[in-house]
Amino acid sequence: MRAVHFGAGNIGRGFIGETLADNGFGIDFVDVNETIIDELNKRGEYDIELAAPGKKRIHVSDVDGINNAKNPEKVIEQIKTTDMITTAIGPKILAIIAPLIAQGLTERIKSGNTKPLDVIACENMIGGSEHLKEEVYKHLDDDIKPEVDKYIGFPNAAVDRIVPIQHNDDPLFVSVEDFKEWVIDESQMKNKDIKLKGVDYAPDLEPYIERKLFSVNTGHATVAYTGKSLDYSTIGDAIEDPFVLKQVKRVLSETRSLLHNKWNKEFTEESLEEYHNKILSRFQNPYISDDIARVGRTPIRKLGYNERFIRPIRELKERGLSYDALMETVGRIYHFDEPNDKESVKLMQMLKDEDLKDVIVETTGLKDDPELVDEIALSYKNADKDVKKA
Ligand SMILES: NC(=O)C1=CN([C@@H]2O[C@H](COP(=O)(O)OP(=O)(O)OC[C@H]3O[C@@H](n4cnc5c(N)ncnc54)[C@H](O)[C@@H]3O)[C@@H](O)[C@H]2O)C=CC1
Ligand SMILES: O=P(O)(O)OC[C@H]1O[C@](O)(CO)[C@@H](O)[C@@H]1O
Repeated sequence: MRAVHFGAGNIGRGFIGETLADNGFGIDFVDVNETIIDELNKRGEYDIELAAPGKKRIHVSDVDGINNAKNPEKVIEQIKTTDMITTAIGPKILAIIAPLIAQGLTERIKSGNTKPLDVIACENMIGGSEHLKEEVYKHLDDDIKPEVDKYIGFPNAAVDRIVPIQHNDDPLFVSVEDFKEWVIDESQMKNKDIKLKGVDYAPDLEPYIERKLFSVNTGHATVAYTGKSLDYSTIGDAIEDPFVLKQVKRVLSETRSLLHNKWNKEFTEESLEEYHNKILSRFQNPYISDDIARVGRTPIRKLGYNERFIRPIRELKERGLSYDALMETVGRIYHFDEPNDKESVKLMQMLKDEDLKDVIVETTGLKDDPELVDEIALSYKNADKDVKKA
């Protein structure tokens, strides 16, 4: 069995690669990073280390690399016969790789390969594979679409494992946390014969992706933005500050109330509390050094309408539940000044050039909720004051 995996970065090598290899897959990693691709081809293997007591090593073999910028034909060739396609490349890059996936699927169908195939986007976003599907379909000819409908699935997925930016001499080596969770929406799969060990299959992914995004990602980003406002540069240092710890606990208690209200058949209050306590201990993992710049990266994306802050705020408001702590964190996002992060630089410039409320509407998509826009504006103005009070 072989898989084509787009994005040979931290989560690609450090989680998806590990799981596929453990299930007997050979992996064709697709990436534009020449160093990584060359090294994958030279060695055909790499190592993962668990950032936990004992520092267990995991060896991944039968891998190679394809540079999609230089050798797109080879990607198409592999898609023609592959058994699975996965991505961990970043939500915004999905639209960029979609034309190549469309070409590969077209060639696959035209070659007579009607074996069902699933394309699974493993990104931190709600509806990642469905979004990729929409992007791919924009590049398919009308006559091929019914065939793709028939044989190609785009099941949504949630992946959870903290893999910080790596600072190793070996460009393939990756240190990852011990915890891992990968859930795939079984109802959207076309090839149900391939069930990976180490992966959970859910009849409906929505509760699981929301639980993950509004817990791990909302919580981690809260530590990043609150920590940044207090001048910390790592998650580990920030969460040792009682003010930051209290803030993330308040935020998680708000998202917990939403998750329980919305998904009470799936999750009990106790199970959510246990889940959140586990997450806090993962943020405090002394074996991992994670940069605030990474966890807070791309702040404009993270302010999105369906993203980890605005969506829970909207849904808590609809239900008449409290979202004060989430709102405080949102105010701090607009102060996230990271000169190496293009979106942060853009956000800082927008705040200089435009009216504050226009920037809020543009970044959050809250054009129909002036009340929330006012609250965010106030939170932005209070953000400095709040922090000084701490
Ligand atoms: N790092 C983590 O802890 C987790 C990350 N994720 C998600 O996984 C995705 C990837 O994140 P990371 O692995 O952390 O990022 P990363 O930056 O380590 O990896 C992304 C890879 O995509 C490659 N890439 C970028 N543009 C490309 C293009 N046009 N064509 C081919 N390759 C391209 C980059 O060269 C890089 O190797 C993101 O959506 C993230 O939200 C999900 C769960 C955990
Ligand atoms: O990849 P994004 O969406 O920028 O967010 C970074 C997130 O990835 C993770 O490392 C894993 O989900 C989180 O810890 C962190 O919140």
